[in-house]
Amino acid sequence: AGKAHRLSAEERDQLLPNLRAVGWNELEGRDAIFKQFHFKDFNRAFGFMTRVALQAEKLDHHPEWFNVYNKVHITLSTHECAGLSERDINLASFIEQVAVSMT
Ligand SMILES: C[C@H](O)[C@H](O)[C@H]1CNC2=NC(N)=NC(=O)C2=N1
Repeated sequence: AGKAHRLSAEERDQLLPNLRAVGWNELEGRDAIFKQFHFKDFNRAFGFMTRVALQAEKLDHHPEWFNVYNKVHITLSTHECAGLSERDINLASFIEQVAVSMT
């Protein structure tokens, strides 16, 4: 993988609308994206987290997340470029696929 770069305004205009449409939003005060997930129960939430964790390890790109029972809050950002990169977009897209299959 090459070096991550912060997405330009043009790249954001191109890449973010799809994610925004399914509930991802840019944080204020930090260059990152955030979404809250709700599942039926803890078992679904943790199953979701397990699948995301395995992919995150494979991609060497990891979520910041918080779980209580059936809720999972996720923040994605790239340390290497101190902001939002294509890696976050790719991980968010994978997370969406998993979430759909767990709902
Ligand atoms: C050393 C290791 O490759 C890096 O720390 C990776 C690991 N996981 C990561 N995860 C995220 N979200 N951002 C990073 O910049 C990052 N960097």
